[in-house]
Amino acid sequence: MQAVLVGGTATHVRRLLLNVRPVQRSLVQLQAARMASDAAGTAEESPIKYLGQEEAQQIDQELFNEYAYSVDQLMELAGHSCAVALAKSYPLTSLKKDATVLVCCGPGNNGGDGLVCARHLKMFGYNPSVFYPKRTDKPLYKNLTIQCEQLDIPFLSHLPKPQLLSDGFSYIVDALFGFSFKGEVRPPFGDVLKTLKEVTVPICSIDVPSGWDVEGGNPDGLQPEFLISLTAPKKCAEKFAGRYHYLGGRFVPPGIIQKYELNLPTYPGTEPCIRLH
Ligand SMILES: NC(=O)C1=CN([C@@H]2O[C@H](COP(=O)(O)OP(=O)(O)OC[C@H]3O[C@@H](n4cnc5c(N)ncnc54)[C@H](O)[C@@H]3O)[C@@H](O)[C@H]2O)[C@H](O)CC1
Ligand SMILES: [K+]
Repeated sequence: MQAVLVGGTATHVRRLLLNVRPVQRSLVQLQAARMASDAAGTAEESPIKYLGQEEAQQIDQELFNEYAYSVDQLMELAGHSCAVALAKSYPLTSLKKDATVLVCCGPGNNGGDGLVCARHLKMFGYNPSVFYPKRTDKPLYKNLTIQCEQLDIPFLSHLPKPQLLSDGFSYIVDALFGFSFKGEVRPPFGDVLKTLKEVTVPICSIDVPSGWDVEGGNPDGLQPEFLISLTAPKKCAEKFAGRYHYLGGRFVPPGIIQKYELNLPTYPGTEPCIRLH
């Protein structure tokens, strides 16, 4: 198919389209349009889509219900991409010798991404600790917790004061809330966010800076230095002014990319993440 398109004429492309399934057909059309604009010297990348809260949740459900992924699978890929993007932004050689990192995990799937991320950071040679104040009984979370414990990742019983956190950790991963966060922050997370706002080491947020409205952001909230958007950025990411913005979660099938017009960038080679800015 590639060979026909590369050397092909409009007739070749039309002929090819008659023999492919609808999703493939639109991919071929997309590629043909790109080739035409490249040839005319007018290649223009459509901007990546920033998702509203409902749309993000809808895509999530579609991945589970129609594309038959399990949450464990996507969480593993998501959390791994977070650890890789963090390692690119804060290489081991740039950190203090013991490379200590604190991963703060919330009660939902964003927290699960944090547990997976902590495990991969440990595998990459970092020295993560986890703060996980509100745990759920679901087997997935219990297993993720055991996996971390078996790697000798310490779980903190309380969150130290901002000064101690700043002295003790190279950076802090914020895996408290993702795209399902709504309304005013409820206990005990108000105090957690207040403490994190006062630390002087970088805050690195997974998917959504915690405490931010998923669409509107929060000018008075956390101001992370690093953000990794999963699947596609959420609308609040337009307000992100930090240093590193990555996209991760390289698991979105073409049918979803097209249906929701996500205009995702092409991930390089086999990378699980790509830097957006
Ligand atoms: N498709 C993907 O990209 C995938 C993303 N993943 C990650 O999953 C989160 C979304 O997970 P979800 O469980 O739906 O929600 P959250 O983790 O954001 O939070 C739910 C959790 O938080 C509580 N909560 C909500 N609002 C508040 C509040 N105001 N105060 C206190 N607590 C609140 C709520 O009760 C729940 O307990 C996404 O962002 C990604 O990080 C998946 O890992 C893989 C697929
Ligand atoms: K978060």
